[in-house]
Amino acid sequence: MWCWPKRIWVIIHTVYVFGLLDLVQPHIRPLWLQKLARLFPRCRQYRQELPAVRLRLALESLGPIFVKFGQVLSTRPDLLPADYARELSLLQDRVPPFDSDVAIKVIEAELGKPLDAIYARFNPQPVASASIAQVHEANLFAADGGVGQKVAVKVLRPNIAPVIDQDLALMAVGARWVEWLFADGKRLKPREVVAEFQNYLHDELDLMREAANASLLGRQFTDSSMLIIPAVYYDYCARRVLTIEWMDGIPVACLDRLRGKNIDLHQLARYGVEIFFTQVFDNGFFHADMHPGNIMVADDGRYIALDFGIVGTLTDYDKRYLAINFLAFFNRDYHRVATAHVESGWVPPDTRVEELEAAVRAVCEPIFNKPLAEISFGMVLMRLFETSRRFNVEIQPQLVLLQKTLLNIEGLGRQLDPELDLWATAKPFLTRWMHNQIGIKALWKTLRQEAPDWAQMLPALPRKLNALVDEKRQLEWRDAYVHLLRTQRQQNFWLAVIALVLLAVFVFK
Ligand SMILES: Nc1ncnc2c1ncn2[C@@H]1O[C@H](COP(=O)(O)OP(=O)(O)OP(=O)(O)O)[C@@H](O)[C@H]1O
Repeated sequence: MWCWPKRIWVIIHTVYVFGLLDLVQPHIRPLWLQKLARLFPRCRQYRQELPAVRLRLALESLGPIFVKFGQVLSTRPDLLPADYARELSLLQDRVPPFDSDVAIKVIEAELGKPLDAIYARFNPQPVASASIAQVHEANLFAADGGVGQKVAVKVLRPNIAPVIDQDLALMAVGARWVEWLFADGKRLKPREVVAEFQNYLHDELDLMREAANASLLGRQFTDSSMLIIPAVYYDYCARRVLTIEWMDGIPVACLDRLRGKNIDLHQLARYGVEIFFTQVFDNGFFHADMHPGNIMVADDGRYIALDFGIVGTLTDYDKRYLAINFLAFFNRDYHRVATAHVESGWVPPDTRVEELEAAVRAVCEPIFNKPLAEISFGMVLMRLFETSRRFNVEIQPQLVLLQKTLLNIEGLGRQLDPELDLWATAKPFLTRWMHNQIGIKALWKTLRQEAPDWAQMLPALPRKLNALVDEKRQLEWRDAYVHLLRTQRQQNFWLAVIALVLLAVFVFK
């Protein structure tokens, strides 16, 4: 607790040094406070930098948690102007490694054994270090006690939780201020954004989750000719330690090395798109941190995915409307895009379809002025989200993750093959998928999926129907009884009035 004032002071000082007050001051709602803010002294150090750059530099100087927050914000085009989102996406969270003795202590504490009883060999020099964890190279024991399977051991930074808790608590206070201080404060939903970030960070702090994500993806791509997922060694995993198969490959950004190995880059680019669409539409579960640092290529030309901390899941409902939107969009059927938005609940039900259709058309038509091969799916989705924003839409986090992943996949694909026609690669996939969803095959599949439940439900059906009828009858009787009571009370009232009138006539006659 004692370092809170220090941290608050560091934040205020950063706001001052990077001139962030200039960015927010015109948007302050209480006029007196806006005038007061104008009187504050200004630092000239970063004056020549663009505002978005100043924000990025400020977040970098505030440390890893703020850097991660900036990275998350960069994926919210529905909240931030495009130039800010672009700048924040440049945030890097490479930080110096922590002491390997500390890493070893964490491993031993988590797995309850001395290091040399866990790994046959352990390289104390980390291969990579980031804000939350660092990765070491090691070997498990072979069955005969010798040096066995090579593995990557990811270890969480020690004492990271209190640091995160402190920064998150300050962010939560900041979020309330933003809501109160700024005209646009409520629309930006700062409290929800911070709460979402909190969930995201806490997920990253549990490496067992990452292990589970890796094994699910691994099962979905068993024997795939396109993608390899490292195996997870659960006996050597815990909340703060992850042990997975070591992967040898060429980082996907090293094009010259890939060419040197005679890897077919065109095919690799197409694989990227197919893997993405398979994950999204067939599995409804996708790796959502597909930046080039997490992708390698094996000698046989297959992708290798790493880092499974962030994944997205989609419901059947989302998948269906996503496919409808893509297909309608590429057929320039904006009416269908608009109705799909209403049907899916992505916009409020009272939205005027014609208005939405016109807005979508205005945003999307310019995109079609480009050759089809240059159109970005990710941009299309981003534009659709931006349009939806004007119609009071709360964009769901899994769709934002999907859009960000799509942009990554496209960026990667076009880097590998500048001629890559994403639409030509994706359309057969989407059309086939839609066909499978609505055809007779889909009906048969649904019937087969539901059948076990029916077998359980059917024998009980007559009893349930009977109970329903009884319940309905009871309700009807109760209604009739209440009605009768009410009518009787009314009758009694009028009878009393008539009796009183008659009595009065009789008395005063
Ligand atoms: N299974 C593996 N085989 C080989 N190298 C690996 C493996 N897992 C991780 N690495 C190396 O460690 C680096 C960091 O791993 P990873 O991305 O999982 O960690 P991280 O802490 O989540 O980093 P970031 O948040 O920056 O993505 C990778 O870029 C890769 O170089």
